[in-house]
Amino acid sequence: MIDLSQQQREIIEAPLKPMAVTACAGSGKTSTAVRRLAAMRKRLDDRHGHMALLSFSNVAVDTFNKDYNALLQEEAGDRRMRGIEIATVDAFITSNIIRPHGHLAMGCNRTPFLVHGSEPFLTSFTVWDGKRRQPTTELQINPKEGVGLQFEVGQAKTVVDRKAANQAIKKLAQVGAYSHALGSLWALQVLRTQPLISRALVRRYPHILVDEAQDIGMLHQLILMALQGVGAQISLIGDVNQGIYEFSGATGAFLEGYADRDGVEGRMLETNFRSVPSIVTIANKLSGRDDKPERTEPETLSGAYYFAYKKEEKDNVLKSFAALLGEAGIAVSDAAVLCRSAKWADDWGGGEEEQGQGVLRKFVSAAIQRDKFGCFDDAFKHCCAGVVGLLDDDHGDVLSDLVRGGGDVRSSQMLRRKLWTFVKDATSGLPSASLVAGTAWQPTLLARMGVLLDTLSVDHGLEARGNWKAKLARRKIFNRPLIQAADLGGEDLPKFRVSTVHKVKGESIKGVMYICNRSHLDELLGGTTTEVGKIGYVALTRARDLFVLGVPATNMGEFAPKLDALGFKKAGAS
Ligand SMILES: Nc1ncnc2c1ncn2[C@@H]1O[C@H](COP(=O)(O)OP(=O)(O)OP(=O)(O)O)[C@@H](O)[C@H]1O
Repeated sequence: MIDLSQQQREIIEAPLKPMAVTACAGSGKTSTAVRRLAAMRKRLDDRHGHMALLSFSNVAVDTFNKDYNALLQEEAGDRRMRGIEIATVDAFITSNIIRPHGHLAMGCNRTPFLVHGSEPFLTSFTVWDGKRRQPTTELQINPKEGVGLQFEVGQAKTVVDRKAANQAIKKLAQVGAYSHALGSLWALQVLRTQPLISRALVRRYPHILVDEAQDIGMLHQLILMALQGVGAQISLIGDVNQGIYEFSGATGAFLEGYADRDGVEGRMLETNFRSVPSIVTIANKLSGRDDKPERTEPETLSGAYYFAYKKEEKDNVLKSFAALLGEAGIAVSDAAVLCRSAKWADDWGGGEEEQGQGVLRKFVSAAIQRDKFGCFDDAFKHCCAGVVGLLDDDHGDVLSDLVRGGGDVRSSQMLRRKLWTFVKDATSGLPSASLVAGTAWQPTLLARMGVLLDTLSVDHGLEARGNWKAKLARRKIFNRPLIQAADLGGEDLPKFRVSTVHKVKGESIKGVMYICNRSHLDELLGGTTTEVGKIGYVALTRARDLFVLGVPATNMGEFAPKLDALGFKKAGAS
């Protein structure tokens, strides 16, 4: 049981009214939010009202659930503790608004379903962007002040004619399908046009607490404000310096300005319980904050270091990091190598040249996720997308049901079990990624897929499309294994967890190495004013004991003095 700080206690025990909590990294937002949730639930006299605690990732939701259950154990016997809901913002919107009520706005006569973009039936759902047709599912919505909703598509964010976008969106909605971005739009539409439903929702969830509130994008903000408009009390907790989803429209502005709204109380969490003082000092300089470290510097090596690296000598870099971890008494399994982009993370994790195309690529990804990273969840998702890509167009909603476990519960559970068995079993299901792709992996997949598709047809009425074999043809498949032997272990290299910074958000990690290029470093040193600067800040503040910055050898002369001035130490210097 933790000893709560004064600031944490005051937030937890504050009266039932909207609150904006601005917190620093490692300030115990999780413990505070969970305890606030429990305290609010106890105070709520409406027996039918639920408290909702929402966040943005499944990892955060799992952590909240675990902590809340632990709290329940401590306070056993209190029945009122049960009326709570912990979910991702998207899951909350999906289960409470889109699935039960979305049809009213979408004009379909079925329960709406989420599409991921790879479903074959989507080929006839496109939108004209002025030059070419683009998949409707690629439309992004950018609410602009004074303009209203702006529809954009592609990496270049090409603005799509509003009438064309609306027509395409409606056509997709009429079959009951929505993409991730469009789901929020439909939810907002339901709230704006169905006052009875909005009011019923607020009766059920009179108080909503949103964690990681810096990640609230404009559409989510509009949804929360629509609920507030009919009486919901919305509280936010987050850290604007960790707003690393600006590219998707989450600027942190909502959290930043929330305390200034009428009736909202502003609070702060300013103690960092995670990192050693030397790391907190640098984090303060980067963010312009004055947070207090709670920990003391340990006896062993700790703090923030930098060293030069050459991209061609990755193995040496990893060995040097392992040596520093050794001095700090940190196991390799308690450390991580972090990169700015997925491409870099793949490279540093021993990336493979991609094999396979289209549907076949989904199975390649599934095999790599399972055999290289041990990520069965991701393997399952890729495999489901692959199998659905081989089915007839009529089965467009199967993927959504499979991934989120909805639909006709019994048959969907049996189907999920069958696909899980296929994914898990390399001897009779998804072939091992260590097989030579061209001569062994692809032919084996083809044969086993035939058996699986027969079973899906007989047991679940799911028919394969006529040309499914062509979809698994040997396109971009080479005569080498999908993963290299080194990935299967056996080489004398430390086996690090390699990840993007985005994927470790919210975590505490004993030892972190952040590999930068020149511009990442430049922005990191520029502080938390840019998105890449914030990404650097998140990388730094994940570290509990040791943070190592990888500086390209060619840029060392330029950056060493700046890093020294910030409080970094040169690794290896006495
Ligand atoms: N009052 C406390 N006393 C001691 N440790 C605490 C206290 N509150 C939280 N902690 C610990 O601090 C660490 C960081 O907490 P947590 O992960 O909730 O931080 P956070 O605010 O979510 O950080 P971030 O936003 O950087 O992810 C955890 O190990 C947690 O157990």
